[in-house]
Amino acid sequence: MANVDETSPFMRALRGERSAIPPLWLMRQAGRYLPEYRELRAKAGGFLEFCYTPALAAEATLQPIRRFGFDAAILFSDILVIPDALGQRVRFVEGEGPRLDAVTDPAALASLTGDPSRLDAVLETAARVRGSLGPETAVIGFCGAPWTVASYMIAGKGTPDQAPIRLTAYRDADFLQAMIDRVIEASARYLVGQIDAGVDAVQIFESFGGALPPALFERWSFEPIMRLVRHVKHERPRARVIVFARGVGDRLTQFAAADGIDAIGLDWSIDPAWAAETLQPRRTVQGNLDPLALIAGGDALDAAVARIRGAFGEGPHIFNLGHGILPETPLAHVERLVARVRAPGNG
Ligand SMILES: Cc1c2[nH]c(c1CCC(=O)O)Cc1[nH]c(c(CCC(=O)O)c1C)Cc1[nH]c(c(CCC(=O)O)c1C)Cc1[nH]c(c(C)c1CCC(=O)O)C2
Repeated sequence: MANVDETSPFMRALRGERSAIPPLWLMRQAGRYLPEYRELRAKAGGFLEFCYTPALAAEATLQPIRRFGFDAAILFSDILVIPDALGQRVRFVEGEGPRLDAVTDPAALASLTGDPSRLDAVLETAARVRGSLGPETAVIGFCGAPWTVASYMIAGKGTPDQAPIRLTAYRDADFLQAMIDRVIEASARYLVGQIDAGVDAVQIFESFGGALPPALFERWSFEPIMRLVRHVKHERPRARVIVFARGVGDRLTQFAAADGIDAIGLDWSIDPAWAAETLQPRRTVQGNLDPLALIAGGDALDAAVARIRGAFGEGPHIFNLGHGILPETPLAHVERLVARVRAPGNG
């Protein structure tokens, strides 16, 4: 296994050190905007089978590194492998997204008899990827935050404003707590497994934290994430943890003040000047180019990159998008982004 170089820009950033050129990776960098991904995907059968076939998943993980030389590779998997491992039926319907057999009451939750060994294939992928990459490239593992994962478990699909889980939080908090507890336990074991298999950092995706009213945020987003972080740090104190909580606005200050989180992911709605002043003095920041600026390209892209580099240039920063890259993104624009981020000065 070629261990990561602890002095690489990505690992240094996670320790709170600034680099003249920020390290760079893109959320959802393995995916449909890459022709080589679409070719591999066509051979793979179902999406979960793809995630659970280490040779194919490792190849998908490595594709964007070969093409763009990003500073980190994110494991090819999905946040919904956790419900799958808990025993809930999960499938991905072409053109529609994920579909699960919704779990809406305590009896259905109790009847889930999971098989955590389903995730062994993902851990095998992590080990293969770490073994295939040189020390200059870090490997990032991940899972969904408990609230985000539970929102899919309860609704059985993605929903515009997460109404089903929000309603559950009001009507049946005990049931939701029991579900969140199970997700935390499974996710913690999974992240520790990824770390033991060789990943250099883990990212927790809270895609739907922004749907929570302030009075519910602490209990259902912040505290479950912190329980997960504390569990991982207790078992593997040297693990590096990134939290990406989308749409939560100035509640990011809570994450920046919390022990155990090494970097704060910023979505594209966050003002870089605000984040540089408020968050970056305490924590490494990661982000936050609008994925649509990357689709637009040209001067709009250059200006957006320069603004982000300018705002975060004096402190620890990992350059990234403010949400996942979209399938229609032109490859030439990604090449331009890489050149701009790696140009001396502010690009
Ligand atoms: C909410 C969420 C999901 N998955 C994920 C999130 C959190 C981040 C976010 O907010 O976007 C995270 C995710 N999904 C995937 C990765 C792995 C690799 C990477 O980031 O490059 C990661 C980190 C692969 C994937 N996960 C999925 C694909 C596309 C499936 C395909 O190729 O057919 C990939 C590459 C499928 C997926 N998975 C999910 C949805 C809603 C969908 C369907 C919509 C879509 O296609 O983008 C759930």
